[in-house]
Amino acid sequence: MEALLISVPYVSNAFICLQAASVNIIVGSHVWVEDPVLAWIDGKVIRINGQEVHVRTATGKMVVKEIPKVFPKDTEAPPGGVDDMTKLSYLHEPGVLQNLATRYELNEIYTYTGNILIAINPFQRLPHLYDSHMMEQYRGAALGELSPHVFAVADVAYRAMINEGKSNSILVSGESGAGKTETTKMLMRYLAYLGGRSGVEGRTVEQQVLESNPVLEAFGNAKTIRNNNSRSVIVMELF
Ligand SMILES: Nc1ncnc2c1ncn2[C@@H]1O[C@H](COP(=O)(O)OP(=O)(O)OP(=O)(O)O)[C@@H](O)[C@H]1O
Repeated sequence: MEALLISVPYVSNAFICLQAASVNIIVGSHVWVEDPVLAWIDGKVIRINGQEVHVRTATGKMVVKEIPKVFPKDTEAPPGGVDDMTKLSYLHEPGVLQNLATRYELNEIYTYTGNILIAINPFQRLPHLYDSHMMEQYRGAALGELSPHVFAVADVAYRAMINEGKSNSILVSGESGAGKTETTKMLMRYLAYLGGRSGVEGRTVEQQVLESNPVLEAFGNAKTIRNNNSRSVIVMELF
């Protein structure tokens, strides 16, 4: 699962703090433990011996972990996950990953954590997510009013720039192949759409901005082992 973070630093400050396992773990607790194959696996506490916790995992295996390595599982989490991870009862690594994986299964590739957007690369075209109807919907909508989306982040950044009269930035960050370049194209498309439709030579501003992208990629991108069209860090400046 490859993920990227998209944030608008100048709208407000958001700090994410991954919660440590401070909740009491007792016999019968539903928990997450690390797994060499699946990364994390859920299970139930069968016995506690001092610092040692004996857990029966969902695959029926018995494992023994130290208390700090055992994380509580929210058994009342909605089956389809939550669209903003600040709503999670436990904001720890297995909780966050489980939520993202659940949403990804439902083709929900975007999830908020406060005003930061997390995108999971779908590795398939999802045209319904980016069509002109979607752009119309997100125009002027407050962050969180509609489903998490890259257009919502662009809209907030654009509105903050217009209303406060200050330049703004959108930071797109993630490992190689996570989808930064594709996301930036969507951001450019949406910002060009917001910026107006008057164009020269019969072409809209949106078309002209998007047509400039292959030229920028020709200078800024390179083929790597992970990605045929690789670009390093991307910061979009709006001014
Ligand atoms: N939102 C998306 N919808 C469909 N496919 C996507 C999306 N995001 C990424 N992809 C797929 O993943 C591939 C890699 O994405 P992209 O080039 O944007 O990654 P990157 O983070 O910019 O990588 P690098 O850091 O190497 O430049 C794309 O060529 C595309 O096939």
